[in-house]
Amino acid sequence: MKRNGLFITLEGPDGAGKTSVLDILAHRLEESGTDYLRTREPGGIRISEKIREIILDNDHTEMEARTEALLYAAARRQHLVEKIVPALKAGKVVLCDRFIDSSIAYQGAARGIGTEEVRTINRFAIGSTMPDLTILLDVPAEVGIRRISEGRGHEVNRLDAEGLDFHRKVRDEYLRIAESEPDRVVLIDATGSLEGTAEVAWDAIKSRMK
Ligand SMILES: Nc1ncnc2c1ncn2[C@@H]1O[C@H](COP(=O)(O)OP(=O)(O)OP(=O)(O)O)[C@@H](O)[C@H]1O
Ligand SMILES: Cc1cn([C@H]2C[C@H](O)[C@@H](COP(=O)(O)O)O2)c(=O)[nH]c1=O
Repeated sequence: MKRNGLFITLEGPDGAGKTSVLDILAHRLEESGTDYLRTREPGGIRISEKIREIILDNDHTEMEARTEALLYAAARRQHLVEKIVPALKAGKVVLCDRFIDSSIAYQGAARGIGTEEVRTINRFAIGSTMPDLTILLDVPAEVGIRRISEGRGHEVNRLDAEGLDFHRKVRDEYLRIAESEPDRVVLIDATGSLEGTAEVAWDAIKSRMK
């Protein structure tokens, strides 16, 4: 796919601060007059938001791991073709809250399906459209869980509600991804202040926009 835009994803364990940092980054892009699109996974468009509801519903305790992985990949496919690719072709900066690395970390590693299996179904879903830059906000699982439980108004979904061991596996896999793809993934310690974390993320984006 020929594209002129910049595809940026934010990743990290639950409660790392992705949504909060994205609020600040979107504001910075706005101020700088950059044509950008902010979106999220699973979701971002009508069909994928419906799939999100199915996946994250706390009542769906019987959902099997591969079913979950396939639903995330299906939501990703529709979101990509309907929203992300057109925006990139139009030359926009796309800021996406989560993408393929979430599936590798959550379904591949933490659910135990296997990272290569999950990569394979996601290659089918996204073809060659990988992010140009991935900002990985790193916090220990305990910190993320505490932030979510203390954060007023934060929905606790079926995945958030998994145990500490699950969230530790998610974080460990993210760190492995960062180590294996240093050109794409910028690893940021997100245990400090929100403003400080967002500043480092903004510097990484500015350097790619030049
Ligand atoms: N650097 C920070 N220090 C302290 N609290 C923070 C920080 N960043 C975010 N928070 C708080 O932690 C909670 C979770 O933040 P946020 O929703 O941005 O995380 P997230 O990574 O998007 O989570 P999820 O993946 O579960 O949606 C919120 O209450 C937010 O105010
Ligand atoms: C894209 C994607 C997401 N997840 C998980 C990660 C979170 O626990 C939820 C999404 O909730 P958020 O508040 O929007 O972060 O889904 C996953 O397991 N696999 C994925 O591919």
